[in-house]
Amino acid sequence: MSEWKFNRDAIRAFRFVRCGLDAQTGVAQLVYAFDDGPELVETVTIPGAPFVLEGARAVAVERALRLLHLITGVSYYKAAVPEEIRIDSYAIDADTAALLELIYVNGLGEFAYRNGLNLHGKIRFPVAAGDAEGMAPALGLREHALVAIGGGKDSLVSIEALRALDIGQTVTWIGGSQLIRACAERTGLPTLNIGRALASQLFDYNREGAWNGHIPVTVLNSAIMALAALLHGVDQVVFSNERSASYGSLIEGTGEVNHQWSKGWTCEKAFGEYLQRHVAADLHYYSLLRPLSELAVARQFARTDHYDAHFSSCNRNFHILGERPANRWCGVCPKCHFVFLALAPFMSKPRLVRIFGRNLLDDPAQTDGYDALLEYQNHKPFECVGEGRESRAAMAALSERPEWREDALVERFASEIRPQLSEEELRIEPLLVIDDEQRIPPKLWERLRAHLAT
Ligand SMILES: CC(=O)N[C@H]1[C@@H](OP(=O)(O)OP(=O)(O)OC[C@H]2O[C@@H](n3ccc(=O)[nH]c3=O)[C@H](O)[C@@H]2O)O[C@H](CO)[C@@H](O)[C@@H]1O[C@H](C)C(=O)N[C@@H](C)C(=O)N[C@@H](CCC(=O)O)C(=O)O
Ligand SMILES: Nc1ncnc2c1ncn2[C@@H]1O[C@H](COP(=O)(O)OP(=O)(O)OP(=O)(O)O)[C@@H](O)[C@H]1O
Repeated sequence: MSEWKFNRDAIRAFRFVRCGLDAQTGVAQLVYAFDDGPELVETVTIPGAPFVLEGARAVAVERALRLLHLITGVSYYKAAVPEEIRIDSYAIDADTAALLELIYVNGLGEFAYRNGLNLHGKIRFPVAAGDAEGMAPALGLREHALVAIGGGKDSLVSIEALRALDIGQTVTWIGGSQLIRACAERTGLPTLNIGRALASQLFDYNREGAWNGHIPVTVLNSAIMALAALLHGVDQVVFSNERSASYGSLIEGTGEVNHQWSKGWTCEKAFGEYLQRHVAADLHYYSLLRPLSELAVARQFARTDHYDAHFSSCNRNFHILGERPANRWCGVCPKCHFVFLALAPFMSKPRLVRIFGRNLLDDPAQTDGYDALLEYQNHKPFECVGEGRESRAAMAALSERPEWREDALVERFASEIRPQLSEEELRIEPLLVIDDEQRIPPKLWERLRAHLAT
């Protein structure tokens, strides 16, 4: 092949070249290319091999593998955003194309906004006429949950809820994070660590001028977990995406841009329904925390101190490349700001300060960060943080507590920001209400609702 150089503006097509799974090793290869450039090979390694795959289960695994191939392509597609998308080795139907267009356009929403691109109407997956796959059958999967763990508070709340309800679970994570491993081991439950390696050329392309930005990583992890569930013959893939994740940042002149779109309800519903229609009728994908706001999750988390010395919600711990914070909490990013504020109404001040190693609410250098969370003179940050009204309600609650009200940022909220707000909207209780919009299996939901209400 002649020397091929990555040139974002000259690329015409993004190709889904092929995908394959070696049942003997559990290694899946997901292969892509731009035009006739080199193959970009991502690998996902699912422990537990060899897997015996026959009949309907083998068909379901192949469908889940293709879905993973199609979703994971987003990391590479975004590098050039070419006009054309091609699928070289299999065909997809209109339903699949619709799901992918939904995921690519919305999941790349922040990416597009930050790069000044408009992806609406531009992303078209080729539909092969007459290839409808038909409804997927039930596979007789074993009742057991693969629960995603991310090292932060949310998944730990789900894991403890499932434990309280006596649901069999395997704590599962993707990638090599030692922090996540420590939390997973701290649960004392069975664990599954899935390997993932991006094609190394992506990092070269980034240096050579590729478009870059956020991708919908949660739905990508969800597709990996769905494949793992089928290989292990279990019927549930459980995430911990809260209600608040469905709300984005309101940008003047642009509208809503949601950094965490693939954690939101629209994505959960579309992806979960697709799995049942096209992959396995008895594979249940759901978020256990969907009925809860971030504040309600924080309240649940505060019930036990078992993970205080292990967990972190700070995303700076999770870079593939580059530095990680020396402490588990960098203390200056939006997630640190928000989690500190969200936990403060529900745990003792000494405990919270011990977790973070400092009091973020008494540090005037964090003023701009907190203003953004409060949507005061700024928009909600592009991060996994709660709604502005949750931050305002938490701050209002703290400004009434003697142990918090004299801290610099609480005092500033009380004197400068609170007078401009309606008191009715500052109440925490309405934000703690358990919602009904969720797709938790009904027989679990009955018991879970009672557990969460206590
Ligand atoms: C750890 C982190 O926050 N990373 C985001 C960051 O990437 P950065 O370059 O600083 O570091 P790396 O994560 O090491 O990524 C290196 C490059 O690889 C690309 N990439 C990575 C993973 C992948 O699956 N596909 C990729 O293409 C990445 O773009 C880098 O070029 O900034 C990036 C640009 O904004 C973000 O895309 C990185 O986010 C990661 C994909 C990630 O895993 N982030 C989670 C911690 C995260 O943001 N979770 C969300 C969930 C919301 C959702 O599903 O959309 C959240 O907590 O809100
Ligand atoms: N590396 C990973 N492997 C598997 N699942 C992950 C991974 N990282 C995040 N997740 C899952 O993605 C979802 C969203 O992640 P998120 O960071 O919001 O959750 P968290 O880490 O549990 O809590 P927090 O919001 O406090 O960080 C959660 O269900 C989480 O378990």
